[in-house]
Amino acid sequence: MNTLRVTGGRVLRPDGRVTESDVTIDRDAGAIVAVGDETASGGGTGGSDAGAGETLDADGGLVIPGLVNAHTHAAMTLLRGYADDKPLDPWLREDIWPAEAELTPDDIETGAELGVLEMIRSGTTAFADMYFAMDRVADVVDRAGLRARLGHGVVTVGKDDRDARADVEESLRVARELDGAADGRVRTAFMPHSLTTVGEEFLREGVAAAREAGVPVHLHANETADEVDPIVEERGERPIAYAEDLDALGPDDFFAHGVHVDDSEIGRLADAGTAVVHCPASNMKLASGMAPVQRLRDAGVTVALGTDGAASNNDLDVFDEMRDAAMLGKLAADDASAVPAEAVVEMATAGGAEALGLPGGRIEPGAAADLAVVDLDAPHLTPVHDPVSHLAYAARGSDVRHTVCDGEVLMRDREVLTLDADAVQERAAEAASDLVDRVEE
Ligand SMILES: N[C@@H](CCSC[C@H]1O[C@@H](n2cnc3c(=O)[nH]cnc32)[C@H](O)[C@@H]1O)C(=O)O
Ligand SMILES: [Zn+2]
Repeated sequence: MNTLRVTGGRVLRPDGRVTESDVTIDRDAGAIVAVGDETASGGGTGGSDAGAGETLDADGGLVIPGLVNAHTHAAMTLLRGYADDKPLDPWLREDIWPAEAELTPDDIETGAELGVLEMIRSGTTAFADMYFAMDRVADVVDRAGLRARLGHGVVTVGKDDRDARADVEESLRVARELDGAADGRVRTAFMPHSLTTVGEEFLREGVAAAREAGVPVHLHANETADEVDPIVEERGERPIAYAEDLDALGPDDFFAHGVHVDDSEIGRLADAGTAVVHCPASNMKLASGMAPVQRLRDAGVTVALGTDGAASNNDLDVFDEMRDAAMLGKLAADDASAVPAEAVVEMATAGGAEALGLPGGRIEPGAAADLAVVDLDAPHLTPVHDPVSHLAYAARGSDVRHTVCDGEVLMRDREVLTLDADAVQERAAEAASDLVDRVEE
């Protein structure tokens, strides 16, 4: 067996326990075969081929499932810090969409590379991406070695019928053609931007085609009050009821935000098994509101975490998202015991994998070998009363020492092996500066 052993660390187990165990990975299968003495068959042969294959030193570290960034727009790293301090609608219309109109496929590849570099550096091994030029994004995922659920974002408002239809078709093409790319590490979804930026007939047709193709639906839902009100006024029903009416509320579907959801909508999400991707930093920065995360979880809704794009965050660090989710969840519930540390860690790992329908999220025999090793030897992580508390409240992306996805080492000792970090940063800075010049012309 072509093995990779992660040795000397403490391991965060699916039940929340932390044990001192080595993790043995079958690199060819991309799977964890043993955690300590525990193997998939329950036998005690985990240590049998010690010495063979490659080793990752996790001494003084905590081995965690690779983090899942369940909603982002990776190439928006090029717009990081370009337009801040505005609410969603004017931010999109006045700043972001005009800049995005100038983006070339090369820019998107460059921006996605920067985003993926940042994610690997901070221990993220899987993400969901809604953007355009998605063939380029799939190439980046292929080269960089992580996993993703990708989709072309559809907007039909302000477009004539032909352009609107072409946008829907492109999203369906991406969903059909890219599914299974990068040796199966790329999966896809049909991704209408939201229930207000895509017209009803396009939503109906697109969702029906997505069902036929067997791909899930991902969209922004109930993000701001300004987005909910027009739906209620026009249709006399709330957005999640509208989504259900569109057949867009299935067990494999996942919606970003879910900030302004009432009890009836929470019940519908729970009954349907549709996941919500909570994006606390984006919701705070755009003053969109506070998602009822504890109530969603209490109702049995799968909740994952997302950074959203780098223009509304302004980074792609899921550690920040865990901390923000715990903090904001307490404020929203007016209860310091709401959304505790173990809940946000679950949301960033197993919850994310479940929402995206991707392997990973658990360190146990038989699971996908997607993991990160967090270095606990730092002043801001001393002492270690509770490693789970540190993950939620004190650790940062820069504390990640190694990142592994599908059995392959993507970062060793803080050096990303699959991308040339300096070249990626240089190209991105140049592409961003050229982009702004074109927008200002
Ligand atoms: N094909 C579409 C592109 C849609 S991609 C997805 C879009 O979501 C935008 N976006 C980023 N963050 C948010 C958010 O928080 N809410 C809503 N939209 C966002 C992003 O800028 C991008 O335009 C077109 O022709 O414009
Ligand atoms: Zn978004």
